[in-house]
Amino acid sequence: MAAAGRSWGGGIYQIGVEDNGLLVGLSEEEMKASLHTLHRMAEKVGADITVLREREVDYDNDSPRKITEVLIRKVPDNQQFLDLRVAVLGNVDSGKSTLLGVLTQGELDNGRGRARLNLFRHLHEIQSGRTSSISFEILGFNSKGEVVNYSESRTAEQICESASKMITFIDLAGHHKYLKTTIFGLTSYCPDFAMLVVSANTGIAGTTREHLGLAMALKVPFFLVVSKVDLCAPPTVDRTLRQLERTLKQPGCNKVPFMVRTEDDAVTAAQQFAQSPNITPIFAISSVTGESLDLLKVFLNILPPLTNCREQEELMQQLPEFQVDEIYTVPEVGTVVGGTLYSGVCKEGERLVVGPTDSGSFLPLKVCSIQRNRSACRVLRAGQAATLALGAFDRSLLRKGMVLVSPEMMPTVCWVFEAEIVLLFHATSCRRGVQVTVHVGNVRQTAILEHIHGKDELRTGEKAVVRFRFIKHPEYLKPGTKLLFREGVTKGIGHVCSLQAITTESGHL
Ligand SMILES: Nc1nc2c(ncn2[C@@H]2O[C@H](COP(=O)(O)OP(=O)(O)OP(=O)(O)O)[C@@H](O)[C@H]2O)c(=O)[nH]1
Repeated sequence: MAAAGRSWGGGIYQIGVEDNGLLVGLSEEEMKASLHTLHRMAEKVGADITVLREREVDYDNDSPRKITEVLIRKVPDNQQFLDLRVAVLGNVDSGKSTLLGVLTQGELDNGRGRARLNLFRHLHEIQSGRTSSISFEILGFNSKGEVVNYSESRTAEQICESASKMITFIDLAGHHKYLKTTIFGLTSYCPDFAMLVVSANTGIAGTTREHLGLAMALKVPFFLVVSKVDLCAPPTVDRTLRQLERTLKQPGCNKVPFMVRTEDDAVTAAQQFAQSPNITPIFAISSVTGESLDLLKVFLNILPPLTNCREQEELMQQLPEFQVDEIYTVPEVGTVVGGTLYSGVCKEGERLVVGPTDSGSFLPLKVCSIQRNRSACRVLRAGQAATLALGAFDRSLLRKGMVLVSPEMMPTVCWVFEAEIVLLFHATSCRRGVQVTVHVGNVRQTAILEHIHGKDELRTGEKAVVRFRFIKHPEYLKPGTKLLFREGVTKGIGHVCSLQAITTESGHL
C-alpha cells in the first residue's frame, strides 16, 4: 500500500500500488480483504476512512484488477477537528458571498441575492448589498466526507460537534474601497489557502488582478472558482476560462492551471495542490443551478491544512500570543476582543497582559471566557480564531493590532524598524520622507519612510533595506514577519529585518 498523503495524521492511500510505485492492482477479493484490514487498523487508532475512487489497471493478468484510493483522516487527540482557513477573494459582485451562502447554508441562490442574505453583518450591507467587513463562515465535513452545514436547522455548535474537518471561510470584501480590509485579512488571519472568485460573464475585471497579485505576493496558495456559469452561453464560459489560463501561465505568475471537470479531477487536484501550490485548480460553478458545486465540496473535503502537525506542535509549545483584530462591547458580558491565537494555548481564566499602549507598556487582564464559531470553548490552541471576553476591562484602552501575551513574555515593541522591501509599483520614484500605510500581521499604521540604505530614491521593481517610523504609537513586531505597504498607487512588499526595541518592563504592572 502506498501513501500519498502528508504528515498530519492522515492522507490519501492507494491500495494496489507497490511501494516502488508499480500499479499492480488487486483482485476484487484481495481488495475487499485489504479494505477490511485497513478499516480495522483505522478503528484502533480512531481514524476515519472514505473510499475516494477506484481504477482498473492493466497488469499482465486476465482477471480484472483494481486500485482503490482512500482518504484516511485522524483528528489529532488534542483537537476537536481539523481546521482549515480559506480566504475568499474576488471582484465586487463576482458572487463570493452567494457561493459562501450556498455552501454553508445548503440552499441554492435565486440569482437575486437570496443566499447571501444570511451572511450580512451590518445594516448598511443589507441596504447596499456589499460586504464591508470581514466575516467568517463555517463549513464542516463529517468522517464520511459529507457536508455538515446550517441546513436542517443546525447550530454552529452542532456543526462543530459532528464535523471531523472544519473549513472557516474568511470573506474579504470585493469593493475597491475596502482593499485595506482585503490586505488585512490576508496578512492577519494567516489563511491556509485563498479562493479567488471570478464571474463567468465578466472574466478578469476590477480588483481580480490585484487580488491575484496580493495572494502571490503574500505566498498564499490559491484556487479559482468561475461563478455564474448559468448566466452565459458555453463559448463565453470558455472565453473566461481561457483568459484565466493565459494569465496564470504568464511569466509573472508561473502557475499550472488545472481545470476540474469530474470528481476524479477534484481528487487529483486536491492531492496535487497540497503538494505543489503552483498547480492552480479551476472550478466552473453556478450557485443558482448548483452545477459543479459537488466537485468543489469533494476538493474542500480532501484538501489538507497547510501547516503540518510538527509546525503546529512547535507553535503550541510557545507562550500564548493572541492578536487583536476586532473589539466589541457586549451587553452583560463586557469588553470582547476577536482575533487569532498565533502561538501557545490559552485557557479560560488565564491571566495575560495586553499592549502595547501608546507609551509602549502592557496592561494585565483576565480571559473570562472564550468562544469559537459562536459556541463556548475552554481551551484555544495556536492557529485558532476566537473571541475572548475580558469582563470589565476598559475598552478605550484597546485598539486593533494589539496583542494579548503571557506576562512571562518580553514582547519587542518599537517605533522604528528596518525592512527589506521591493517596490512593486510607484508612479515616479519613492523618496525619503513619504508616508505610507504599513501592514504587518494584524498591525496597520501610517509610517514614515525615514531612510533608504545606499540609495536616495527607489524605483518600481527595485529592492532595498529601508527604515520606517510609526507615526501614532509603538507596535509589537517580530523580525522575519511579512510586510506590505501602500499609499495611493504606491505598493511594496517585504519583511521586517530588525527593530529598535523600546524597553517595556516598566510597563508590566
Ligand atoms: N445567476 C447567478 N447569479 C449569481 C450567482 N452567484 C451570485 N449571483 C448573483 O450575483 C449577485 C452578486 O453576488 P454576491 O454574492 O453578492 O457578490 P459578492 O462577490 O459577494 O459581492 P461583494 O460582497 O459586494 O464583494 C447577487 O445578486 C447574486 O444573486 C450564480 O452562480 N448565478
